[in-house]
Amino acid sequence: MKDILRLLDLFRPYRGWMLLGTLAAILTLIANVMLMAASGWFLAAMATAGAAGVAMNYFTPAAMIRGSAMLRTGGRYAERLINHEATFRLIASLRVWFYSHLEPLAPARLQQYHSGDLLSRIRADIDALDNLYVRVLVPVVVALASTLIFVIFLFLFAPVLALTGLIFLSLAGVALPLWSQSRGQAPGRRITEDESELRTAVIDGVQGMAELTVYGVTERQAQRIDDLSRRLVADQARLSSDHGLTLAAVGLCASLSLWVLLWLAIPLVRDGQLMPPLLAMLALFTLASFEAVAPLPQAFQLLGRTLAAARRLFDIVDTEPAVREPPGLSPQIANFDIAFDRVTFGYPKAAHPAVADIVLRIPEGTRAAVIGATGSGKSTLFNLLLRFWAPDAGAIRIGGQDIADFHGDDLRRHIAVVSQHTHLFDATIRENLLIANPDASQGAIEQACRVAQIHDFIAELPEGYDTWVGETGVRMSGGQGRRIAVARALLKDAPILLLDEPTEGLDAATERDLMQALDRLMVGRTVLLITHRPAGLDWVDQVLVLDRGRELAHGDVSVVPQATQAALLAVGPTLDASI
Ligand SMILES: Nc1ncnc2c1ncn2[C@@H]1O[C@H](COP(=O)(O)OP(=O)(O)OP(=O)(O)O)[C@@H](O)[C@H]1O
Repeated sequence: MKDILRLLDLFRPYRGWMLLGTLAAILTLIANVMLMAASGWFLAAMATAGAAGVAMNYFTPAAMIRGSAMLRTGGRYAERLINHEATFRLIASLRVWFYSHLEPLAPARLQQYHSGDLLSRIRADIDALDNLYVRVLVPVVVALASTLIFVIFLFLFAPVLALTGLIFLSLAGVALPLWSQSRGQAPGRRITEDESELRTAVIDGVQGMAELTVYGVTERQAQRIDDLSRRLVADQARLSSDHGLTLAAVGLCASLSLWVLLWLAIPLVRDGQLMPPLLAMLALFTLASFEAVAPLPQAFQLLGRTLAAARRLFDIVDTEPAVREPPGLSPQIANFDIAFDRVTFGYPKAAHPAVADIVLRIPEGTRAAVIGATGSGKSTLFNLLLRFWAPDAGAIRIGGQDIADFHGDDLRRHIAVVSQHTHLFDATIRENLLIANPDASQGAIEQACRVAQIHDFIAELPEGYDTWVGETGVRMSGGQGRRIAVARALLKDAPILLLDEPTEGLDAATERDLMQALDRLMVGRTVLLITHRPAGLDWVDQVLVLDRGRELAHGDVSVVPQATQAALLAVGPTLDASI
């Protein structure tokens, strides 16, 4: 119930649309029932008048029938139009609402979710929420309002007929939906979860196809996908057969209601308490009135699925961001000195802190390197400096200001990153470069690419800067991707530069070329480099050596051999062999 109320709260801005859509639906339904009832009465009255040889005014009932038919058609059109419009607006705003909660969680809190799962939430789960509006809310209100009107209408002829109508309408509109809801709850929840798992498995399988093929386990992955699909289809089949059953049951209720009404009303006609044409009218009225409750069993069957989807969205929306934005404006930065003051940080649920008691001061315009074995905490320092995570103790300052006082975006505007894992978007080279500076001119882009030594390569491509790089940049080599990252950093023109193993995995010649490009990029900036290789550190002003998150040595580049020697003695094989 709490989840439903929360959802209703999200629907609040669209209550005008919803009211309009519901009114249109009620009007359409009443027009349809009126059409049936008036036709029944008209035919029977004409027949009776004809048999008795008396004249009858057929203009009024004929006009009523025509009016009802027109109202029904117009009402149906308006109802579809309004409810679709409301649904699309609602879904669009739900996506924005979800995305606005998702964004502050990136990247720290989102690492526990697979991208396929997130995609499922943002697409399928949000789509499922419209069920609550179109398939539950509107039909329930329409059913309640019209049942009330129908029962009052029957009551005007005979209370016993009203009671019969109420009993059968309640059977179809309350008992069947409750049964359908209890049957649909478990499969509905499973369908939501399995759809997400299936999407995740398919994405994983496609992305890891090369590995699966190399290790000869494609069959195993295919089997997993097949099992999930079968489970999904079995649950969908169960829901469909239940839906068919409830449709038949609603039909049965309508027929039984008709028979009981005839059984009760025929004596009233015989006793002269009811005019004969009214019997035909009431019979058709009864049959038509079940249209009000017919959608309810399916509506309640879908409720389990809708609520499962809502809970998956609320799970994310309720997650606390790893870093809270400060309330006021970000401070002005006087200079770009960087200082780590006794910084300690541990990832959630980790047994040991990833970095402990780190002290590092990098004056503006100078270069520092953090060196250490795999897992020694180097990237963690970047994550803290970029404010993806916040330190548990100590502070990081830029120009003397604690970065905790900055809004993440304001802080990151001053920082460019060149990392070993440059993410290239499935777009053109130009678009990939423009993310660093959307206003950059073609001249500026080319200049940046020249410095990054990638312009000649791009210029030789048939489509030049309009070449599509493919998903995650598959059409670019590692070295080319790294140079694009350098060009991006140049275009961003930020005063602080973070280099994360920029030459890792490149051959000697490419490494040398890239180092030249980086050398030009670093001029005048405050630079922090992380690496696990002591080679090529001659151009930094200071080196911090980390071992398992703690400072092992700190000073100019000459501390490195001593420190690595000590580290080797202390931790042996945990240190990278190249140190
Ligand atoms: N997002 C995370 N969640 C939990 N633990 C993490 C996370 N990122 C890193 N760790 C852990 O924190 C420690 C430090 O990791 P970090 O990535 O900072 O090391 P690193 O020195 O950059 O390693 P590498 O050279 O391999 O990139 C490791 O033990 C790692 O397992």
